[in-house]
Amino acid sequence: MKLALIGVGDAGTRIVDRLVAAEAETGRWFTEGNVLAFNTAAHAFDETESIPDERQVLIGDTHPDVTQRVAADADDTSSTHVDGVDADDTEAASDSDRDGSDKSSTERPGVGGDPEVGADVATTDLPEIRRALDSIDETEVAATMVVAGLGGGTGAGVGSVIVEELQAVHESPVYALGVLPASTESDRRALTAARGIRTLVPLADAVFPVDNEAWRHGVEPVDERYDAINDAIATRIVGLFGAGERAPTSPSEMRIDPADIRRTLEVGGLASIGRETVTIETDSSGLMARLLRLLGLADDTRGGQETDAATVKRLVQQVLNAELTLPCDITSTDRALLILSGPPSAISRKGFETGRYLLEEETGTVEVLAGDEPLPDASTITATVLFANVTTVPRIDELQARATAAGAFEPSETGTDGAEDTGGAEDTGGAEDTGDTTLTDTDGGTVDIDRGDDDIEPTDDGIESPNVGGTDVGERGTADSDKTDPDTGDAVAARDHEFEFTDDAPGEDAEK
Ligand SMILES: Nc1nc2c(ncn2[C@@H]2O[C@H](COP(=O)(O)OP(=O)(O)OP(=O)(O)O)[C@@H](O)[C@H]2O)c(=O)[nH]1
Repeated sequence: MKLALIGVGDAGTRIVDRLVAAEAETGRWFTEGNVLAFNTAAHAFDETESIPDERQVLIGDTHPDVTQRVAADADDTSSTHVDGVDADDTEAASDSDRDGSDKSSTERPGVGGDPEVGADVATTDLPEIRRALDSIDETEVAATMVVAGLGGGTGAGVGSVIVEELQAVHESPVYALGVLPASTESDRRALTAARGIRTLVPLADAVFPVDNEAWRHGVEPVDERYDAINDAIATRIVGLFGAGERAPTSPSEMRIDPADIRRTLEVGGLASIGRETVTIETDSSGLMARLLRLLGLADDTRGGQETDAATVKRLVQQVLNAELTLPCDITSTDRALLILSGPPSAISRKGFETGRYLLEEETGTVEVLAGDEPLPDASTITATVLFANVTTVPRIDELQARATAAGAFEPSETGTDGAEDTGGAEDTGGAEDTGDTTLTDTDGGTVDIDRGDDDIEPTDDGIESPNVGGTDVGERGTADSDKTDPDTGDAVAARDHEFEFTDDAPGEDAEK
């Protein structure tokens, strides 16, 4: 499936850079050069190797709250303030930069971790952002993915504005990939990410959170694991979206149809990806062995070796037990997609159906689509599984609970599934506790992440705004714009993007 990639902030820039490199390494050309990176600080651009320079857009360089340099003697004049959270007090003590040295947030280049400043920068620089977005050729791609660290001021603040902007002008789906901060990162990062998720779920067509906490494998500081995590992300995203994009070298009647990826993600909400690989016996992958098996003349046990079906079943079982990009209860998924990549000689129709059946059984959903990616010379089979609209996600409950404990949300507004859950059986006022992860907006309404729920309905003139995450997504189709809504022809307004923290947002206690 052709996919435009837009990295935002440091994490977004690094991950998109890795994705573009992986595209070239694997020959799965799925972006067609439709790649951009936006940042409020230039330093992450210095690290890029694969995103062309002209595709890296620095914004906010004239904004009064943006620091472009890392100054050892930075004074308080550049500090920002969010409802009781002094930027000086925020992520500095627990977040370290990639060189391992701690820096105060006033010394951090960019928006200093403040999503309100990020959103303000993006709104101010919207004309420049729109010019850059115009370089994405929507006729060449089937969807666009915005990639960002949701705990970042730039990632969450600028990222949400860009997703919203794309939704206004693109007819094709807009997905978001958002990195969740590790538990060792500051409360500020957790708050920003909790808000960011609540903003993106109703805004994007599907959100792929990637959990730095799970993927850091206990390593501290988490930035020592960035490269490994980014590799894991790239392998899974390229394995999913790039699967049908290699020049066909071998025919297959079961070949993955890019439309199936889009169809699987149509249910919206949160998506997670699992992936596992097994090495296969090369001596059984010959044309003759394949022919004999197809004709039913081969010994099904192949001299003691596993059958295709048994291998695929074992592989899919491994995926079900493997680390997912977003750890979740897979039985809460709405739809799943299985992609088998490997030599056609090793993936029989029976194997294929066995894998699909196992997924149906284990997820409890009948909506399992499947396809293969024929790789005639491969000596491995890889199973990539997409779980769409997963609704039981402990890690997101934890983030919401941490944000609530830190005072960002009113406890009475929470509907998370964890210890802080006030919506349980005893709660007469809350929604029925279904065990699902539920996000709560600042007005006290619930935003169930199950997009099958009626809480969030796309409307004729765009996306209904439940004002989640404090981001005022406003209404589409109002004045003040040089863009028009492709559906209605109305002008699309430049909207305000406000990250509102409640009065009792954390002060100095925010520091972890
Ligand atoms: N997996 C991964 N996570 C990252 C990477 N870089 C940053 N992060 C995480 O992403 C979140 C946001 O960090 P940044 O991307 O540095 O922040 P930003 O969006 O540039 O915005 P600022 O807060 O203004 O620096 C944090 O939770 C980081 O731990 C990366 O390369 N890989």
